[in-house]
Amino acid sequence: MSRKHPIVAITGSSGAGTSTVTETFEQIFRRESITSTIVHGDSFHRFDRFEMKRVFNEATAAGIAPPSHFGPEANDFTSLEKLFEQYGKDGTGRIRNYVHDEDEAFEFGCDPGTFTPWEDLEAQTDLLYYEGLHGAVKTDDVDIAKHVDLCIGVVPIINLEWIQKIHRDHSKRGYSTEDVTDTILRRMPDYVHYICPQFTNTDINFQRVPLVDTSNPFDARWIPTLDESMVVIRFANPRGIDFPYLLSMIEGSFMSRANAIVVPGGKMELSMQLIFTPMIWRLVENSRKARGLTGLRSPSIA
Ligand SMILES: Nc1ncnc2c1ncn2[C@@H]1O[C@H](COP(=O)(O)OP(=O)(O)OP(=O)(O)O)[C@@H](O)[C@H]1O
Ligand SMILES: O=C(CO)[C@H](O)[C@H](O)COP(=O)(O)O
Repeated sequence: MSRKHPIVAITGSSGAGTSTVTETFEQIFRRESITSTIVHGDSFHRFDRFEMKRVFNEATAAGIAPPSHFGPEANDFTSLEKLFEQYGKDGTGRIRNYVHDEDEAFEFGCDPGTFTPWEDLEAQTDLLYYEGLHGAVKTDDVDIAKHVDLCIGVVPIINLEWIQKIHRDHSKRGYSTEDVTDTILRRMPDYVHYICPQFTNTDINFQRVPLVDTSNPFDARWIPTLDESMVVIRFANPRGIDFPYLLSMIEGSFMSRANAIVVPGGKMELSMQLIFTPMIWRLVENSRKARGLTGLRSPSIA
């Protein structure tokens, strides 16, 4: 945790919707004139796609379980923790990107399945924003969660998560449903041991729950829409959360527990704006003061 150089992490499984939530944060940053550095979790994969295939084939030939992108063998947790530690200390660090598809290849000028070169972070941003698989991981060797000032879990119920992953990997990344199903099965032990435990380390979880039948996610023809779902928003520490304000602003919302509010799917983005804007505003205001800079103007939503 760092008053001077705060870190916001959005963590969720593959296909959960962390990239989609990032668009909401980008709007908040733009509207409030906040400068941020975005770190994509995939850039801390240990291998590029070709090396990963080689490691996978070697393990399979040797009769041992191959590493998965959910676990520590295929991700450099130590370097991710070092980046968070370094940024928290002095606002510096180095980042790169993992190129998934042709669109990103065009954007970054590198082939799909490879990494862009490591680069220094832009100097003096207001915060570091992490989006990816491992923003709240704790193991015997690393504690990534402890460096994060605001940690958010994006966790659709599992059938919906799989539907989202299958559709995205098929339409954007060119994988068949069978390929994605194999990947889901292969990653399951690491899903249970490294992805799920994070959601007890987060400050807020957003869990989208479909209201339509998703019994067979491997044969779903489309992703349930926002209007066909509700979102459970759970606060680890509800003290200081203005629930009466949220309930009055978000039509159709209700409390399901003392620390959980349920909102209609179509209100998910509004809920995020209402909840996060004052939190981000406070983090940045404190950071600017600690760095001897002028504060922000009053938040647009308080
Ligand atoms: N709230 C939502 N409503 C409907 N569709 C959604 C929602 N959130 C995400 N999706 C869809 O789910 C798919 C996966 O979302 P997204 O790319 O944001 O996942 P991700 O968590 O960033 O995945 P990865 O880490 O593997 O890149 C996309 O097709 C996206 O449009
Ligand atoms: O979902 C993922 C991580 O969030 C991807 O599976 C991972 O980044 C590897 O990508 P690819 O299989 O396209 O090389």
